[in-house]
Amino acid sequence: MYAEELLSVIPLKKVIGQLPNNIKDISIDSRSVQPKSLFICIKGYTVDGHDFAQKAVDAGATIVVSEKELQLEGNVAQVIVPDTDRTLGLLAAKFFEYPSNDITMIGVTGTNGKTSVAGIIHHMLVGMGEKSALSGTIGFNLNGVLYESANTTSDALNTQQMIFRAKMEGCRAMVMEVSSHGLALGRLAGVDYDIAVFTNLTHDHLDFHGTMEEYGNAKGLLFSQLGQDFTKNKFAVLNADDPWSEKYARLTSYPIWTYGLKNEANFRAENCNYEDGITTFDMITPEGKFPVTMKLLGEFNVYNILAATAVFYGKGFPMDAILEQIEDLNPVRGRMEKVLTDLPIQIYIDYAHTPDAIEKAIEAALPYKKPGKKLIFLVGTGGNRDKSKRPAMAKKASKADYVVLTTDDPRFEEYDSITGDLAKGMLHDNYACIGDRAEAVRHAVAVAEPGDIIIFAGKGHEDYQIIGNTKYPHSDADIAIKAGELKFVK
Ligand SMILES: CC(=O)N[C@H]1[C@@H](OP(=O)(O)OP(=O)(O)OC[C@H]2O[C@@H](n3ccc(=O)[nH]c3=O)[C@H](O)[C@@H]2O)O[C@H](CO)[C@@H](O)[C@@H]1O[C@H](C)C(=O)N[C@@H](C)C(=O)N[C@H](CCC(=O)O)C(=O)O
Ligand SMILES: Nc1ncnc2c1ncn2[C@@H]1O[C@H](COP(=O)(O)OP(=O)(O)OP(=O)(O)O)[C@@H](O)[C@H]1O
Repeated sequence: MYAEELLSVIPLKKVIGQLPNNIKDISIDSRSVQPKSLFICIKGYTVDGHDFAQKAVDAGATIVVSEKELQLEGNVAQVIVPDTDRTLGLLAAKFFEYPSNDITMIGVTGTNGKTSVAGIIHHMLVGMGEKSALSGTIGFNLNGVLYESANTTSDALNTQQMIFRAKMEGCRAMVMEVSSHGLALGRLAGVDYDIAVFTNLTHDHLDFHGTMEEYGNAKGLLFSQLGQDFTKNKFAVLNADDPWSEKYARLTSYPIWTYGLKNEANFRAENCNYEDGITTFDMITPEGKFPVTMKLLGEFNVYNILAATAVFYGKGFPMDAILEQIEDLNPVRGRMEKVLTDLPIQIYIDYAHTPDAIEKAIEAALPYKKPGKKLIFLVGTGGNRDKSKRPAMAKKASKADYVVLTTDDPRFEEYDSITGDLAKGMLHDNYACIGDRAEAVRHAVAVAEPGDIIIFAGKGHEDYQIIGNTKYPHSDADIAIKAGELKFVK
């Protein structure tokens, strides 16, 4: 792209030196700079991108965009702007030619259920023959190929690049998990959403947002980001049982579809029944009542399915096609996913790491508990992140008969500090604190008797543990199966 054309989107700038004619790439990371590219210096939490500008030039950057004049050696022009974060969004969207305008963009936000709802929508789209891309905690899924990503919602550059790749690969839609960090930090700048979905808002991430009010306001940005272009068929899907939905409805002028189990809503469920690994319920829709049978477990998944149904109905799909897809769905990876084993115990892998998700995961498993048998719940939490939620997590975990308190990614925090905070919330004494997660998993299996259920929460799809700065391989399922075979298989 012509450098002058690219830079035309930045209204306030000072150019030092001779601009090159063309720019072949944009980068925010000196370690992946290509020749003839534009490097933008982003001030991070740990380091400042301005300190890597010379490295970027050495790697071939011919324009550096920064917030101050830098002493750079080499064939490079500098563009000084007041705010590189804001500039990044403008440049990235321009460089990739506003790809979100050309495909249906579906954003899913909320404390819990983003991965589940986004995954469900994506799989239903694919099942209906629509090419769709998916981005979120599990990575970037482009036509079945999964690319890793560091964040649930990637930085503004990577976001535009993913949408561009989806468009170039012929996707008609892209489903994105939208985190509150992503919204608050402008990672979604320039994304033209068509459909915005809200799951729920409960305690999480207060280390970053400070208060629930701020956290809720950050999520609201998704709904205002729908914009005001009434020539487009846009809409929002809101959870009628969550009080934040009323506020979000006021943030957009587009039509609203609501769903829920308790309050009046366009899509509701009645007569929910959970038996033998199958969930059944009656779905009440604007077109009447339909019986639903699905393999997804728990009431929270009934909410997730109602949200997905509202998305498809709002897009104009007929109810029979929607229901056919729901019956075919498999559990989302690592979300109340049953581990298939010959062991005489039931093992579930789950990603619950908030008080509300823990409560929902335990409630989902209780209907499968046999009289006189135990529900064992292993729960961990991350080090150096929101500590205020820890006692509340253990309080909810107390609903299980036996609880193992451990870590998920301890990072730089001592095991005892994490499990000690969790233990403050326990409501009964049937629990153990074991910071080493592998040992904790083995302990959960050791206390299990035939017929018991164990839920390993907090790691879900992840196959690693971050200790210090290092990612170590870790799989709750593999460790549990090995321990179970030693204990139960003669
Ligand atoms: C606290 C936080 O949000 N950090 C994010 C931030 O990292 P950072 O500020 O530390 O960035 P940095 O590493 O200091 O780098 C600053 C700049 O220098 C550049 N750099 C750095 C090193 C170098 O050699 N050369 C170089 O050019 C970097 O590319 C970057 O442009 O920018 C990175 C790139 O965009 C993110 O990956 C990183 O997310 C970290 C991994 C993270 O854990 N974030 C969490 C808090 C988060 O965002 N979570 C949400 C919610 C998840 C949920 O719902 O549960 C999410 O969306 O993931
Ligand atoms: N609608 C829901 N309401 C409450 N809890 C839910 C809901 N859907 C899933 N959960 C629970 O929350 C856990 C995390 O679900 P999911 O990964 O879909 O949420 P998320 O919002 O993507 O979380 P994260 O951003 O941390 O990945 C699940 O393993 C399940 O226990």
